[in-house]
Amino acid sequence: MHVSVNAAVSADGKLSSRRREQIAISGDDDFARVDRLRAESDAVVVGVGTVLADDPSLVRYDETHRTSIRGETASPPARVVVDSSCRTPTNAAILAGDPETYVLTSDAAPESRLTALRDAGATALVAGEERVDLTDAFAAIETHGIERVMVEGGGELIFSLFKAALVDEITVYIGNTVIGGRDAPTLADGDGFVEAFPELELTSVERIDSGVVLAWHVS
Ligand SMILES: NC(=O)C1=CN([C@@H]2O[C@H](COP(=O)(O)OP(=O)(O)OC[C@H]3O[C@@H](n4cnc5c(N)ncnc54)[C@H](O)[C@@H]3O)[C@@H](O)[C@H]2O)C=CC1
Ligand SMILES: Nc1nc(O)c(N)c(N[C@@H]2O[C@H](COP(=O)(O)O)[C@@H](O)[C@H]2O)n1
Repeated sequence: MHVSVNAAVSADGKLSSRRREQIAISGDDDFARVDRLRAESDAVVVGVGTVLADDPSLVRYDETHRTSIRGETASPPARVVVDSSCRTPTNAAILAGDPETYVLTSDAAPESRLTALRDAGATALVAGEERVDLTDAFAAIETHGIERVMVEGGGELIFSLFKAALVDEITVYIGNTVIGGRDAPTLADGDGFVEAFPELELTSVERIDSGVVLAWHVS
């Protein structure tokens, strides 16, 4: 499995404000870049915190780019939510219509919620006791043909992926705004590292819109 993370942050490293509402940090050219990244992926992944905050549909991607690299019959990238207790609302945009949506959940999910999400059309896969075991869960979606995933956030999920040493590359759009706030989500939240910090190798720097996109390989 190849895992790439992409997110947009303010100049001070925030994904959003302390209200955790979606904020347009990047612009049209960067969203077009994100659509191309989605097109290169078998699935786009978000945490349930992002679903509850932003209600993303994750259906937009660059179809021309996808067919040019994957062929005319390439199917659209699937959608994946990491959701320990199945808090995804059954009317969430991420469950609506096509393509397929996977909910990666844990033993902590109430049976009734698991059933409700399956009835709403999701493919729910259980891995982990209290929280989703990301290594096992990603291995499970790999058996469904998902080999390249793009993770769009949020900060809790991104930190856990680094902690599990699952991230291969990361691209970050840094916008021309300051959001601030000690409780505002950052690119990598969770408990944070105190030693053995993941090291990144810078692979490109590009000006887009009124900001810059940095790309790194994870060493
Ligand atoms: N600027 C950007 O590019 C983006 C910004 N955001 C922002 O990020 C915020 C949401 O981020 P977060 O609250 O950090 O939520 P998140 O989207 O990272 O989801 C975290 C949740 O996932 C579940 N989970 C299950 N297993 C887990 C595991 N092993 N590790 C981590 N989480 C696990 C837990 O319920 C946890 O609370 C919102 O304010 C949203 O607007 C989200 C995506 C992109
Ligand atoms: N790349 C990027 N730039 C921003 O400025 C953003 N606010 C975000 N947010 C994330 O984009 C996703 C939107 O999904 P759909 O438009 O519904 O497909 C979602 O994951 C947001 O949190 N991204």
